[in-house]
Amino acid sequence: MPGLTTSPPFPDNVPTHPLLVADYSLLKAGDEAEIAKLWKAATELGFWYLKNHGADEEVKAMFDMGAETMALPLDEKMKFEQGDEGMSFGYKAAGANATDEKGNLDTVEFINISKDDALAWPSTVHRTYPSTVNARMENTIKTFVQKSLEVNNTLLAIFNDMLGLPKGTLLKVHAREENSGSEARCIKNPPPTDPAAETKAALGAHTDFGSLSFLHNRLGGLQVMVPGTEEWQYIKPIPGHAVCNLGDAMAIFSGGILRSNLHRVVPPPGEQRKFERWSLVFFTRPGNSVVLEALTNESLMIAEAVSEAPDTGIYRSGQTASQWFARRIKYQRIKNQKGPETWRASRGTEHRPEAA
Ligand SMILES: O=C(O)CCC(=O)C(=O)O
Ligand SMILES: [Fe+2]
Repeated sequence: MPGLTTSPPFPDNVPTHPLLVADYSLLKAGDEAEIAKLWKAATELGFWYLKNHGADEEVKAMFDMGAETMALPLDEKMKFEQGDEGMSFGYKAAGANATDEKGNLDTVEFINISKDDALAWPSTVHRTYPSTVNARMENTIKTFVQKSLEVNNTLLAIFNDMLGLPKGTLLKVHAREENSGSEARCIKNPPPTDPAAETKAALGAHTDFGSLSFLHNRLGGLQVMVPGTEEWQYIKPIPGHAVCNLGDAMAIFSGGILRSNLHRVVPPPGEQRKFERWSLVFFTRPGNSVVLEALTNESLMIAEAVSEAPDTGIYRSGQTASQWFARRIKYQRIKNQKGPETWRASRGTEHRPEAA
């Protein structure tokens, strides 16, 4: 399907940000040089490519699930809409979220499937889903969730050790058994109707809400704000390479040592813009009851980082993961927008001075 291949090619005349490439098979084997590379990427940008992750087949099946779901009539999809109260699971229609404080609308539609619902299937933990999701819950979605958890948990264990945390600390705050906001998301963005909409956000600038995102895309459009600048640069999709990034929770747990970088989605560049853009993410998020605060009592390195931080408020958020997450979702809904304060209420760690 166009938009699910890398053709037409990503143009070579747009500003593109290079990412370090980490090899999952080497990371898993404990290769020190590879771990050092991952650490550099995680602390300097918070984004990296991950190759040899072994999830290509699961990713392909998930894109099929996404295509089947988005092809349903809108009124059918709307029966499973996420609503305005801060729940993420379910369907989000295009234009349901603001992309900025002026209230410009997003153009992406997506389906979010909870890790808890997928693993408990056929029981329901949080909510029900469209028939196209149910039909693939056992053989496609559960498998993708399990594979993604395996990859993300391997990365979490590495960060755990590098941060000087006692063994198992990060895995404990992301326990598979605890209900959480962890979810799989398949996103569709239609080709822009307005040719001038080159940099109009399809999905507004944000930091990810949770801990680790495992992203798969085919066409360009994802951009990062280059640290220390106000400049947006594309991340070029590379076949077989996932894009991984850290979210707010890991920035907070680590006292800012790990970076949760601003990013957004704009229409694909060059010839690619004529096609639908599809992407797929698995978000690992902390257990619902986990309080988002720097793990200063567990790691000297983190305690030192916080003691040197210019603004430490964010490292004592006082919010549980479920509160943090619901707040961010709720206040980006267009129905809840009352002005720039609402938009600001939806923000995460991007307000840290060093992340501006
Ligand atoms: O579609 C993409 O490439 C990125 C999506 C994203 O940033 C998100 O869903 O949080
Ligand atoms: Fe994101």
